[in-house]
Amino acid sequence: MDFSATRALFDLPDGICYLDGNSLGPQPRAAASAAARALGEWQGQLIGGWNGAGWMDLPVALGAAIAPLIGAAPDTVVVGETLSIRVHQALMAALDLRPERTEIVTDSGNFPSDIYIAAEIARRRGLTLRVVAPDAVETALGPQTAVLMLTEVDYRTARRHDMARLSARAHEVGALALWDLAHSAGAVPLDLAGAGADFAVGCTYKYLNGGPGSPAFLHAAPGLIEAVTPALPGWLGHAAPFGFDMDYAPAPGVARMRIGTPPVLQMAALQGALTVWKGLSMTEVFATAQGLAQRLIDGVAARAPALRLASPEDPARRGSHLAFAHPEAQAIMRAFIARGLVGDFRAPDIVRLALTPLYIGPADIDRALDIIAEVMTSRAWEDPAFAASAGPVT
Ligand SMILES: Cc1ncc(COP(=O)(O)O)c(C=O)c1O
Ligand SMILES: Nc1c(O)cccc1C(=O)C[C@H](N)C(=O)O
Repeated sequence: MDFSATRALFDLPDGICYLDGNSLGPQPRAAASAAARALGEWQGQLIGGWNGAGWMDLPVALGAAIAPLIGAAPDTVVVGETLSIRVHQALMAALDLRPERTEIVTDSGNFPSDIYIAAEIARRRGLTLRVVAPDAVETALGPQTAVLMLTEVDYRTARRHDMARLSARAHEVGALALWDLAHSAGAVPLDLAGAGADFAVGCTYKYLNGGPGSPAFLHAAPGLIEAVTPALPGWLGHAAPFGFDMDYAPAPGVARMRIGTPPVLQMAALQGALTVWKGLSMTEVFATAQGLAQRLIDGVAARAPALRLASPEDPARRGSHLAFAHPEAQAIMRAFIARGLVGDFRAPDIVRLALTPLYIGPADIDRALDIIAEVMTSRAWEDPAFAASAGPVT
C-alpha cells in the first residue's frame, strides 16, 4: 500500500524526523480545519451549537468512528474524559460485575496510571491487586480473579499480549478482561469482538492523532453494559439528562459511561483527525510499520550496535514502536532531538521510536539512521557544552 497520499494529510514541521507518534501524533490538516470550524460554530451559534452543530452527540458519534479501527461494533464505544478516568470507570464496572471475587490481576508492564488506579480501588474495597511478570499472567489467574486488566502493547518495550488467548483464559476462570489500548489503537489490527474483550479503553492523542489532551474512548462488550451502574454516574450518562431528575437512571448502552460536558473543541479536532483513516486497512498499516521497524532494527544493529533492541524480535509479538536500551538513553535522546530526530526516553534506559506509516516512510528511517549512527559514533551526548544545555525529555 502506498502511503504517500496520507502523508500529505499531515502538517508536519520542516526538518523534523518524527518518530514520536506513539506519544503525541502530529497534526492532521483535517484536525486543524475541524477545530477551526468548531470555533466558528461557537462564535456563531453560541449555546445553539449543542444541538445545531451536533456537539451533544460527539461522544457517541466519535465512538462509532473509532469502532471500526478497533474491531468493535459502532454502538459499543463512547468517547470523552481522559484515559486514566476511563481506566477507573471500566475497572469499577468490571469489578461490580464480579462482586463475590477478591482479586485484580495485572502485570508489571502496565502503565503507572493503570496500576495506581487499580491499587487504590483495591485498597478501598479490600481487594488484592496482583502485579505479576508479563509472561506469568496466565498462571496468575484463578477462582478469585475478578478482573484481568492489561495494557495490550507495553508502553516501554512494545511487547504485545495475546488478547484473544488471555481473554479466553480469564473467561475460563470466570473473570472479566479489561484491555488498555493506548499503544494499540491506530497501531495494530484489533478485533475486540473476536478477541472476547469485555471492556477496553484507549487514548486518541497517540496513533489516532487527535492532538494534545484529545479525549479517551471506552468500549464495553454488547450485552455487558446493561448490567453496569457507572461508578461515576454523571448527568450526561443519564437516560434523560435534560429531565434533571434527582434520581440516576442510566442511558441505554455504553452512552451511560458519559459523565459530563464533552470537550467540544478537542472532539472536533479528533473528528477531523479520524478522517485520515478512511479507506485504510489496519492490517496493511501494521505490515508497513513492521517493514519500517525491520529497516530500523537492521540499521541500528549494523551502524549503532551499542543500542540494544529491547522489543521482541518477532513482529507478531510487538506493537508499532521499538525500544532500544542504553544506560545513557536520556542524554542520547536529547542528542537525537537536537539533530531533528524526535523520539522519547522512558526511564530508566529506553530510547523509544515509533513507526507510523501514515506519515513516515523508508526515507525517514534512513535519515533517522544517519542521525543515530552519527550520535552513537561521535558520542555527541558527552560533549560538556551539549550536556550543560540540556532540558527535560518527555
Ligand atoms: C497505557 C497507558 N494507560 C494510561 C495512560 C494515561 O493516559 P492519560 O494521561 O490520558 O490519562 C497512558 C499514557 O499517558 C498510557 O500509555
Ligand atoms: N499523555 C502524555 C502527556 O500528557 C505528556 C507527555 C507524555 C504523555 C504520554 O502519553 C505518555 C505515554 N502514555 C507513554 O506511553 O509514555
